[in-house]
Amino acid sequence: MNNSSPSDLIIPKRGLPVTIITGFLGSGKTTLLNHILNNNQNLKIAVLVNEFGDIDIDSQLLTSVDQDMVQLSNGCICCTINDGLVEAVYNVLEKNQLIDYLVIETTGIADPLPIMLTFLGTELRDFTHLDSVITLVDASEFTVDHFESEAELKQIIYGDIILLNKSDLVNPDSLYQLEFQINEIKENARIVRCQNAKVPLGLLLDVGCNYKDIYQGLIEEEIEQNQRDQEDPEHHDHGHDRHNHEHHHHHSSHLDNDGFISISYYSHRPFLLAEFQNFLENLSGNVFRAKGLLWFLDSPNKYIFQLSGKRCTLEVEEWQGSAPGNQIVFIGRDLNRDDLYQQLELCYPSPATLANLT
Ligand SMILES: Nc1nc2c(ncn2[C@@H]2O[C@H](COP(=O)(O)OP(=O)(O)OP(=O)(O)O)[C@@H](O)[C@H]2O)c(=O)[nH]1
Repeated sequence: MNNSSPSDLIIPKRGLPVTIITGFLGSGKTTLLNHILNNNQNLKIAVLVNEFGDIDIDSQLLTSVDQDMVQLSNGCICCTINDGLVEAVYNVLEKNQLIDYLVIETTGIADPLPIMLTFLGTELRDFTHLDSVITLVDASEFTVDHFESEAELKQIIYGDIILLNKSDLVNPDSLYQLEFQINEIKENARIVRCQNAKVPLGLLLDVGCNYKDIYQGLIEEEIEQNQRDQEDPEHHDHGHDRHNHEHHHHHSSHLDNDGFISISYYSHRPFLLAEFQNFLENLSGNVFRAKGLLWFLDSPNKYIFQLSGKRCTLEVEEWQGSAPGNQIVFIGRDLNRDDLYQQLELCYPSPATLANLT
């Protein structure tokens, strides 16, 4: 294993190097991004984060971000992101000419191909250089049916480096099995086992291992289509209906985000911790992923709430500047907003409890 330290990284000047971080819901993408941002030392890294959900939780969980950070909005990942992506990259470059590196975190249900093609087949290819696609796989949750998600499968197929993350949660035999299964999806996959995505940055950044040959035809199609779009901009419909558009980008059944939907929740009243725990115990199995910042009557602190598959954590931090409140995003299939909201309403203290406190 190459143990080069981040300070050994010398990024050649051949266009802004770009790394795309992808991986299924809760697999550890933001954890990896934090690892990169906290250990990059000399590199000035710009970050683009795309979230599935109206509330921008991820950017609030990045520990070391400056003004170069740009949040991409939610949308039909296969197309809207492409229009927004070119613009967002320009924004980043305009803000700061001295950026050494660009890292993009996709949503957990994104097919990375359209994002890759945006770098390889549009005007971005003139001044950026796609270094690699890193795919996180949650060793404790990965299933052979890939959560019935086409995007999850594509993330592995197009991953140049697969990080088999959360290796602490499974035994070595299972890790071996998982490696076998991943290799069945992608022959000779470059797999690195890790915990909390802690991999030496020399193995991840500026590794030049984006193997374009396997989708060269798609790149050429993309280039041709972009040329046609430029000649006839009317044809390029930016405000399209995401479920019924004739846009050229490469997508198919993941148009509905593989059936995943997100529900966001805000409030400015504190929950009761015990009631919230009760809420979690009774939470529908259809909620695959949830994350948020929570305020409890019982504590002056901020709680970072993470639910990924069957696992759930609450980490304590200080509010530091921001006003206390609750922000949660739930992601899953067949979720019912009214039911969720009603259950959350039960997490608040009753008027009698509040009266007793004053
Ligand atoms: N036990 C364990 N937990 C981990 C590891 N890596 C990440 N986690 C936890 O898994 C949860 C999800 O991690 P994130 O980095 O937010 O995952 P993500 O891929 O960005 O998730 P999305 O926001 O759904 O796209 C968090 O609670 C992390 O602390 C690991 O190696 N071991």
